[in-house]
Amino acid sequence: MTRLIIKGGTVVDPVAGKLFQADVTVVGDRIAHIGKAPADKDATVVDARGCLVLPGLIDMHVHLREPGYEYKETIATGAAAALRGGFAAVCAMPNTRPVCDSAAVVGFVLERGKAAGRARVYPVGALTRGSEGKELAPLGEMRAAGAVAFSDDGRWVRNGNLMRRAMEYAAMLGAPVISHCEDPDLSAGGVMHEGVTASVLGLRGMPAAAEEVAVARDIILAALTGCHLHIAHVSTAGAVRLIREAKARGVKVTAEVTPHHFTLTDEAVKGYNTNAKVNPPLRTPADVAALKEGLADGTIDVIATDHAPHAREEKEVEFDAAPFGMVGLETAVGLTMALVREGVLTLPQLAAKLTTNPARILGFEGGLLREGAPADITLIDPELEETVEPECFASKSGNTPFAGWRLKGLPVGVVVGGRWFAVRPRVATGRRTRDKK
Ligand SMILES: NC(=O)N[C@@H](CC(=O)O)C(=O)O
Ligand SMILES: [Zn+2]
Ligand SMILES: [Zn+2]
Repeated sequence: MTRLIIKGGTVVDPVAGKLFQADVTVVGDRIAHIGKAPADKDATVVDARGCLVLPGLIDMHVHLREPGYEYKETIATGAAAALRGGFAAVCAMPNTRPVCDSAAVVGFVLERGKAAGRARVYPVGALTRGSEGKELAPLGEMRAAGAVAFSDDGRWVRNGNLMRRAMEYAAMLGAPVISHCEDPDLSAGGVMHEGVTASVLGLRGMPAAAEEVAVARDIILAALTGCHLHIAHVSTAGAVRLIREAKARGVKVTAEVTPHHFTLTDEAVKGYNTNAKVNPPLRTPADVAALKEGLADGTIDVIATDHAPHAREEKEVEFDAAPFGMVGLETAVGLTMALVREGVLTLPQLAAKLTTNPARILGFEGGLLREGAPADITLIDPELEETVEPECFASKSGNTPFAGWRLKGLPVGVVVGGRWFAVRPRVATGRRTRDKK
């Protein structure tokens, strides 16, 4: 069996909440040993001095666009973008064409993910047929085919009774329901956060209340059904408060926040920047502060990118006509490492939100560096800096508001099931680095 030694790095343990120096030895697709590695001249050795060694990062919210929108992204390019971003695994949302609402599409996504041979790809099945919110999708057959969660992401299930039934069914299947919390009546016609900046720009707003009303209903239904509810892309202070209260009452609710929502405010839209058009919209400084508080105190369990690739032609239109969404896989680690330097998160907390917590929510074996665990590992160089150049992305799309930003703390390599992928040379550069084909 192949042997790989990650040598001389600083292991970040999200469970024990500590850092320690150790080599990590991988045999085949499992972690064989953590501690000083004996000399082994047949093993592949990765020099990890100066690097942080984390469990393989998991992004539980991405849009890979295949089947149906391969001009924006494919499962292969998305899985390559994931690796370049430091992720060993991603969960693909079902808003493809056709929607992932059957065992056949679930099977297709799994197969394409395996064929790509990069980051692991896990399918999320739709809650309702075609995500149209009219009738339940066949959750049981999708679960059996390998769906790890259910969601109509992109839309909220407006019919409360249908959502109740979907949650009862998902609870029976032991799968979480991921909710895109947005009351479409309250946000109708809006293209950015409702507030001063929208007024100045003359753009139609989406009020924080559109998100909070939806979060409140779904928490009430989670309490009623006992279903594990996971709130996608939380963006408002009020939503954080509702989730904190629900957790205190023992409701089975977890939540995620994206790097763009904890980094930017609605002012990023100024100049009618369509790359800052996203749903939910970028909010106010007070909301950003509340998201950071939620991350720090554990209300927000997960950092997920909501990687939403769109083609250049689609974004190079009038603001009102542009689609919502931005890519996130290749900027997430750099933006999240800034939270550690800011004192918002410790490194073990960062690791928990990018590995252990998503793994626990999804029932994965990963998310831990333990002898015997699957060999999914991410190496981050906390000193490495790079300027964001969308032309260098492995993703097919470059719709990011972070172009030109200088990021510090970047992934240099990822191990997926025992296979090593170098994703960046360890010198500062903005040039493209390709992982081996
Ligand atoms: N986040 C977005 O603005 N867009 C997502 C849909 C979604 O996550 O709601 C997309 O699929 O493009
Ligand atoms: Zn969404
Ligand atoms: Zn999404």
